[in-house]
Amino acid sequence: MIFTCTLNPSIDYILSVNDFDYGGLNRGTDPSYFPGGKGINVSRILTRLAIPSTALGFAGGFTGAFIEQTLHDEGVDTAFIHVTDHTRINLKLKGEKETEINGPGAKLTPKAIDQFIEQIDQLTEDDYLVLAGSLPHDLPDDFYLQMVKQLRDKPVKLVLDTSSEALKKMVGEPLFLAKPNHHELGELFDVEITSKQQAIYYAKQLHNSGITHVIISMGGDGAIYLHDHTIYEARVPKGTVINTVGAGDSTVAGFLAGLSRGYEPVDAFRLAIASGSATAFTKDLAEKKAIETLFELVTVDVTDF
Ligand SMILES: Nc1ncnc2c1ncn2[C@@H]1O[C@H](COP(=O)(O)OP(=O)(O)OP(=O)(O)O)[C@@H](O)[C@H]1O
Ligand SMILES: O=P(O)(O)OC[C@@]1(O)O[C@H](CO)[C@@H](O)[C@@H]1O
Repeated sequence: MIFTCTLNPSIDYILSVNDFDYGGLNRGTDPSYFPGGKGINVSRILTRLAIPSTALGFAGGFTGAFIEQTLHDEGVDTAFIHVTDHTRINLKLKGEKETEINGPGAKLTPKAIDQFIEQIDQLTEDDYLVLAGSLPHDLPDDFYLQMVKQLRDKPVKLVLDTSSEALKKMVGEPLFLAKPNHHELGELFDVEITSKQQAIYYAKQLHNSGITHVIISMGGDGAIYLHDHTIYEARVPKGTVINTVGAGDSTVAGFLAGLSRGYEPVDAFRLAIASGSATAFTKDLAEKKAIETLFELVTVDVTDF
């Protein structure tokens, strides 16, 4: 079973604003509300691709209730720990540029944190656990690392999609998959990455540190994937970018869905790219049909190293 963990979920409130005036009264149009947070996005895409998963994390207040209800309506299984504080609302402004304002997240009680730790303890070696997104303030900076250590004795397949800071703490741990974008990869090694060749160089170092599958996304410039002495380089399909929020999460979901379908790594990677791009080309996360259509268009170059 795939478990996604969103410790800090959100309602993503998407609003179009023309000529945004900082400090002035702006009137938005075309509002939408989606259950958000990185792990939740992974679960939503998995569900659309008919791969079961359970979304874990903390949810509370009227916002948490909205997230849970919407996910259930979409057929996403959840097992959130309930808290009394409200889950955050993240504002995503669409104008000439995308501006995001992400809230700090709900307060957690020690009891809720203990309940979550007990829940994670039930996972077995047959499970995947996707650790994605920021941490609420009540959790220590190294909470993901603590979870990884907690799970060391049972080889749960750990997938990490967080900031470069969180990833840095995790280098050397036996992770199944990490998907930083090229900026995050650069931050990890304190360099600016401007080419695929450079991305491959640093991705190899990440792979050698014990991460079985390393995907580096580079927005519209393609993506690279390293696994088992093979480098896969993908071109992304062309299209009109509408909303990149959740594109990276969709990439992770597409890859896991490909593996769950029994695809070879190259095709799991193609499904990852198709899922990321299909989300970039639509307002909400991608639908299955769009993903399957793009899947046919993604081409990958394969070389050994
Ligand atoms: N301009 C684009 N054209 C086509 N596909 C794109 C574009 N931008 C992003 N994508 C798709 O989305 C995937 C993830 O994009 P990106 O590298 O921006 O990840 P990220 O920074 O983790 O994303 P997020 O915005 O979710 O944080 C890419 O691999 C690609 O498939
Ligand atoms: O504040 P975090 O946890 O880093 O990111 C949260 C978030 O921006 O990530 C998702 C897109 O990847 C959105 O659904 C959500 O609003």
